[in-house]
Amino acid sequence: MKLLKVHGSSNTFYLFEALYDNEVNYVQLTKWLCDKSNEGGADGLLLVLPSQIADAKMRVINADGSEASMCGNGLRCVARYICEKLDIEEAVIETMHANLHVKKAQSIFEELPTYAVEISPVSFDLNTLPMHYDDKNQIRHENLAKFSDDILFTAVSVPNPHLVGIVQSSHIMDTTHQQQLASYLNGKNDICPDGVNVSYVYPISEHEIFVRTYERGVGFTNACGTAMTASALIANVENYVSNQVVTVYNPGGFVQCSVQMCENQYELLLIGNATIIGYYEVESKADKFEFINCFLTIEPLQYEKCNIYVKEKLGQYN
Ligand SMILES: N[C@H](CCC[C@H](N)C(=O)O)C(=O)O
Repeated sequence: MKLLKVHGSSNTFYLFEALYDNEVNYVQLTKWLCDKSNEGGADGLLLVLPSQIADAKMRVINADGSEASMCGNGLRCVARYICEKLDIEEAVIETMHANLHVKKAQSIFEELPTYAVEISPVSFDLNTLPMHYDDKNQIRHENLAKFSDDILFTAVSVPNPHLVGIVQSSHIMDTTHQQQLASYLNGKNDICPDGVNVSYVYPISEHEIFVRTYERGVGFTNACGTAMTASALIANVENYVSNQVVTVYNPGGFVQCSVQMCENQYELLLIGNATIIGYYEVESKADKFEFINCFLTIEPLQYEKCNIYVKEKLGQYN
């Protein structure tokens, strides 16, 4: 089996192009690949499959083996893979709930390979997460006594589930509260039965925010593309930022998110790097796996300059 190791904003994945949905035991493969003691691990597996209705189909398996409906950082990496394979500059990728437009974009930092991907559909209805909190149909920028007394939360699906809190910088520097809340909502609980990605957002300026995410099925990651886009949408709707394009910093770098409202629909774009870390060959025998070859690229060195830029600009939050 030939796999790529890729990252979007340092959210790291293996990418495997398969012909069939059940070619390998993807849950076992993902758990093995994502084990931190195994070549540094990863945050999940991106499956690229044939599609009858688009240029390709993407499935997302989290590190714990759970499947998600969407992955923004991963979609940028799949976009690059398909565009370079088909020698095109834009494509359509089938995902669990939508066929999403992706395209090669102007570099976001120096010469980084950069792609723009559509994030859709968007819903604030709690039944789309799902989430149950008293008799609420929506949670829009409000204090939730069961969670905190000083954080304003919004629940949104894009379409994977996100709980986003606007916080003071103290909750960015100290992750204890976020860790406790996210661990509870991703364990056995009556509020988020399928779990939820929990992000804390610190507004920096009229056009910049900082986002740290505890991802469902993974834990804290360097970045979560759908979470950063959801956070930019909420910061825009609640007037923390005034620009249509928001720069979203995260522990793994930064992305740009475009938030537009057209015909009463949100149109969200996530723009950021799609970096290839290396090419791996894996041998599999009866659900046992072994790396038999590996070729690393120099692209991570190129990305490191972006990380240094962010740390110099916002080191105090990382
Ligand atoms: N953990 C997420 C899936 C991966 C999303 C994230 N890596 C992104 O870039 O959007 C979930 O279970 O909904």
